Amino acid sequence: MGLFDKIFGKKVAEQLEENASADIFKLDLSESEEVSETVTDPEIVGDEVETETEQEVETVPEPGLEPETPQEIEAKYEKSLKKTSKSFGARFNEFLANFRSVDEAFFEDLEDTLIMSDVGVDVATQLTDELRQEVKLQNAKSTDDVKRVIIEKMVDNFGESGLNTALNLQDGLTVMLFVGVNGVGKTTTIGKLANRFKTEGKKVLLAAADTFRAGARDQLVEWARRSGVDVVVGKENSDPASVVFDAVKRARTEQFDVLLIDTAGRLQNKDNLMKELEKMGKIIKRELPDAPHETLLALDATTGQNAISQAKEFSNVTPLTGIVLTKLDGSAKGGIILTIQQILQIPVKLVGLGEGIQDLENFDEALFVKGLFQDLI
Ligand SMILES: Nc1nc2c(ncn2[C@@H]2O[C@H](COP(=O)(O)OP(=O)(O)OP(=O)(O)O)[C@@H](O)[C@H]2O)c(=O)[nH]1
Repeated sequence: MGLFDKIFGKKVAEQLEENASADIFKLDLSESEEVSETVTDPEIVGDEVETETEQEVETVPEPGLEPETPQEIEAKYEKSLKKTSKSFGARFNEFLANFRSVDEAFFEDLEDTLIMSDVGVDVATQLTDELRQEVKLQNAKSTDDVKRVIIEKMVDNFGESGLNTALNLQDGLTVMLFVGVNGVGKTTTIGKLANRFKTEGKKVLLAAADTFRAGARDQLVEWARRSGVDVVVGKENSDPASVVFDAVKRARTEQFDVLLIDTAGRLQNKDNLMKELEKMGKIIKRELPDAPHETLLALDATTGQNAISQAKEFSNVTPLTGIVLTKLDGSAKGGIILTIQQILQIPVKLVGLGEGIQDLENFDEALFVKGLFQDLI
């Protein structure tokens, strides 16, 4: 049984209609007051630039967030994918409405529609070729039949990716490095993840290895405060690698469970970025040979195909273990997940579904697909 049948079964239309009316999207809890203690304990790293000890940030008690129920998570996916599904659905329905027969012109237009739907040229071509066969094989004649075959094929291709979307968490210290261009949502993702791990009872340390923008550092310190976790920061323009060194050392000696490292994403200077990430990687490995356990690239879902080029560029600079697709809630281009996994063979591991502290979810293939096609089936 393919992913399509597993997810949609036979009577999916009614079910989706019911779900669409449910509106239990969680309130943004970002204004909640939470405990946080910000500590830095930097040290001098060989001949590297010295970091500076930051002052303590005032702390406020955390009210504690209830874990979400599976129904709440599903509703969040559905709501976040509404825009994508609407534009996807509208384009497809319009395309199908214009056709009387399934001939070569139909497939050519289908390919164009897929390209316009942010599926990407390569995937669109491959999919159209496969669909030519499939439509024949299934003897699909009516618009509804063809529609079902198209969706079925897209979903099943996606389901066959075989990529592991789970975070690689260790029994001991897990080190995660976050990369991505400015503004895609790295810091926000780290803040949300810190809160998740803290809620699970883990000891969490953050590292502000973006030392080029004071704003970026302050933002991370604020997220640490909100989640009640510790953060290591460096002096402005200091060597990011020295912050990483301090953070890894501290995480090991004080037995933290998770270390989340925020980096600067200046892709315009690829050589520098590569050198910087290499240096960070070396420093991490010196202390922990099997780390980083995750190198996650944050991509902004609203940028569509641009996100794909960023993923290609970054994977040339450093090996990536996964992708965080942010701002899915504000995007009509969430369909790029299909392309990312198919073309780049990098699993999407986390999705950002809003700006609130709880608006980060593990990537769930079935919930994504259900949300994506909700306006089509
Ligand atoms: N709607 C929505 N907004 C998000 C999401 N993730 C991040 N944002 C917003 O995106 C903006 C940029 O996020 P940052 O976390 O500062 O991005 P960054 O990659 O760390 O940027 P730099 O610090 O400049 O490198 C902020 O306004 C966030 O609130 C999401 O999943 N949904």
